[in-house]
Amino acid sequence: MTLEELGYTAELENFRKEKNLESFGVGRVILEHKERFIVKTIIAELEAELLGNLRFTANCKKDLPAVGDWVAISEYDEGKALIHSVFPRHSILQRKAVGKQGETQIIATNIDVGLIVQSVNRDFNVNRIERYLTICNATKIEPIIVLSKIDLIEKHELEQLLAQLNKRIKGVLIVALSNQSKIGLDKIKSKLSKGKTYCLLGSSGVGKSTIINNLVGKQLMNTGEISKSIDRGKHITTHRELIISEYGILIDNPGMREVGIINSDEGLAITFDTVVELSRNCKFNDCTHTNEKGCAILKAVDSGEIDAASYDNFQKMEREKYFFDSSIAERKKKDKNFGKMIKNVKKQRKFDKF
Ligand SMILES: Nc1nc2c(ncn2[C@@H]2O[C@H](COP(=O)(O)OP(=O)(O)OP(=O)(O)O)[C@@H](O)[C@H]2O)c(=O)[nH]1
Ligand SMILES: [Zn+2]
Repeated sequence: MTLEELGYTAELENFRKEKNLESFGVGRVILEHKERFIVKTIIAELEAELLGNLRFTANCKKDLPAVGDWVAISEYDEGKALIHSVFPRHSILQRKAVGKQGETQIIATNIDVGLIVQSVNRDFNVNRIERYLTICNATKIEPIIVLSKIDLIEKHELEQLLAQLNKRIKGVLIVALSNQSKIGLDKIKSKLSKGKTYCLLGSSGVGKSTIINNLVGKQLMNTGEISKSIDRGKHITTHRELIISEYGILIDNPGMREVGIINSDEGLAITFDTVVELSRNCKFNDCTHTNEKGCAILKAVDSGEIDAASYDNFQKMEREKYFFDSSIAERKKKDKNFGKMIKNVKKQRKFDKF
């Protein structure tokens, strides 16, 4: 395997030279668990830890390595390494951390394409697809929508779902496939290429791990099938993992229940380009687009130029973004006050010494 097959690029190599990191090894984080990492190099998979300094200078979790990151490492023992620095990321896929106000969670980094997987039987939900599109568009990740398990519905039902999708989402490739009959797998294969990084996104049980197994051609990932011999119930993916295949680098993800929107102005602007464009053209500067006569948005909803459900979804995500931004501001204020308090305490201590 070459570094390029692992996703290495000329930009990364330039960075390495610029920062005089040539004496270090270079590898990619393929697994992360509680600040312990597996880093893949062209010859080995190493268990890696952060260099103390790196943890110390990190301002937040975002500065620490995540799955998909390129890192400079030094090996100190058989199979063991220290991570010295994280290379700049060309994309960061992130969402709102579940249950935490104003905090983000990195899903993975250095992704080229996001495969948004939904199964057509129970999981199909255009609002949720728009959410995934928004987090991809926020960081210039090209999205592809994958509708799985099409063997479970009739052809005309699939056509209905596709019509629903096409009404709301323009300009995004949609691939319908079945892991069972293998219909559509060739199409997805034709869209993937070696050296590019793909992240599979979607709810639990939609078939992400099965798609990877089918692409790799072997049972690499455990899937949701109940194992008869051990009968331990269903397997679900519990961690992110990066797999290298002839169809590129594939990142499997645990199923996500929530895809909270963070400060992703650009993500919303790209996903809902017509809405955003129209609101710019609305003749009222302070329009709430709710009941104003002559409002461009309301007119477009009326005429069907923009889909009413899509517009509702956009507004919901806008509100989320707003709350996220304001909770960040709140935290910053708190942190500042906390900083002041610490300073005062230190001052006081100094004072007490004399
Ligand atoms: N009928 C049908 N079943 C499928 C298809 N793809 C996957 N399945 C089944 O759906 C179940 C879940 O598949 P997984 O691949 O484990 O789903 P996942 O998205 O990886 O789920 P998590 O790991 O929990 O996130 C398994 O029993 C698969 O065999 C398909 O195209 N058709
Ligand atoms: Zn308006």
